[in-house]
Amino acid sequence: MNNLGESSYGGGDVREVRWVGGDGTMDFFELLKRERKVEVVGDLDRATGEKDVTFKVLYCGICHSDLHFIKNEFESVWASSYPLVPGHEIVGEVTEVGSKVEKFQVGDKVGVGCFVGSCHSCDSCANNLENYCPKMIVTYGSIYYDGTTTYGGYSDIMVADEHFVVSIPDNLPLDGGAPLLCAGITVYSPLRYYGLDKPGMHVGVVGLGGLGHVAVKFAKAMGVKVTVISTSPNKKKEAIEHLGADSFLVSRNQDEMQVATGTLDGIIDTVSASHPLLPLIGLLKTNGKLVLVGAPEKPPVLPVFPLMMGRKIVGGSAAGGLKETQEMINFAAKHNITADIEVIPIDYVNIAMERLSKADVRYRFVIDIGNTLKSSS
Ligand SMILES: NC(=O)c1ccc[n+]([C@@H]2O[C@H](COP(=O)([O-])OP(=O)(O)OC[C@H]3O[C@@H](n4cnc5c(N)ncnc54)[C@H](O)[C@@H]3O)[C@@H](O)[C@H]2O)c1
Ligand SMILES: [Zn+2]
Ligand SMILES: [Zn+2]
Repeated sequence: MNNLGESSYGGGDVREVRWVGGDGTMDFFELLKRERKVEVVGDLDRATGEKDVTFKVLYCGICHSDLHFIKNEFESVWASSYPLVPGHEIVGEVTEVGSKVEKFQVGDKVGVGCFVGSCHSCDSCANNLENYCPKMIVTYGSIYYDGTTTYGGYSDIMVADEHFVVSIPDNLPLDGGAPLLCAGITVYSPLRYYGLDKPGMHVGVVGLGGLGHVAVKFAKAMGVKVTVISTSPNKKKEAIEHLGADSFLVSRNQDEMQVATGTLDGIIDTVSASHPLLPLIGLLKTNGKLVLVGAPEKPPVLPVFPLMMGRKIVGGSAAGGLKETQEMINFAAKHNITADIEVIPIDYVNIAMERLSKADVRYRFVIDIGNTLKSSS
């Protein structure tokens, strides 16, 4: 028995955890109320191929996208398939390498992020942007080259092609480092690509959750002045004193927003739910850039005139390629950047999901897989 009220794991041949009963039509919370458990299933991993790295998963972050996928909230663009084993902020230690693996050896600390395959021949792949490959294979819920379904990091073992594995530097803590594999690269990449990384620039970060709080840390390490824009005034003290933001705007406070009109070179918007873009566009200077990385279910209203009158742009960004992900990890290690985390055992995961849906986490849940999911191997 565990604190979910039903037996879910704790011995025997534990190799994977998956959500029970997901049929793509049921509401996740209905599911939780009825079943309130995760189920332990058998071995879902493939054998180590010649270019594969197999590693024991030690930590896995819980990204809000996991929650979107569990609830099938991206159905219109990207339907979830069940059973679903979430998790794409995965770190661990290599236990086996294939005969043609060049970059890794047994014992290395490694990480896997949002995707595990791509075509290697399109323009995006040729430019180290595997994340934009039309044939990109995401870490879970995708069909792998061999026709099997991919499963994510809420699992004790991962097998991945070495091309999609990054090396974790010795001085980067594995628990706080895990969320960088998705949250970190998702904010680092647009700061670089949209040129919002120049010392002295002024950048806004909207939504102080998992992505938002690491965006503040990366931007500050790049020498950028940072304003956090949030609906929660109670996050102000922490944003400034703990995360190092320079200023804080409460988005519902019209006076504060008015005073800040036209002050920002760019904004990284990490909000997970629908929200108006007009007030954010108003904060931008001429030529300012509003970059959307949050993934609300419903598309936003795009006000055209405020964009034209100031040559402003609204752009998007999703994760990052492998080369840049390694660069981001090395940058984080150099600047001592990790996520602020709440480490949880695997059997707390359903409660963590409920809390995440209410933004009740500072700032990322990380599952201690290594110590709380018993392996059969
Ligand atoms: N573009 C990508 O590649 C990528 C990668 C990872 C996550 N995401 C998406 O980014 C979003 C954020 O992910 P996260 O893991 O940081 O989530 P999170 O839950 O940790 O943070 C979301 C933040 O948005 C705030 N928020 C929620 N609803 C709001 C509203 N209506 N108005 C203002 N603020 C609101 C919350 O208070 C919270 O601070 C999710 O939609 C996730 O799916 C995108
Ligand atoms: Zn993610
Ligand atoms: Zn490709």
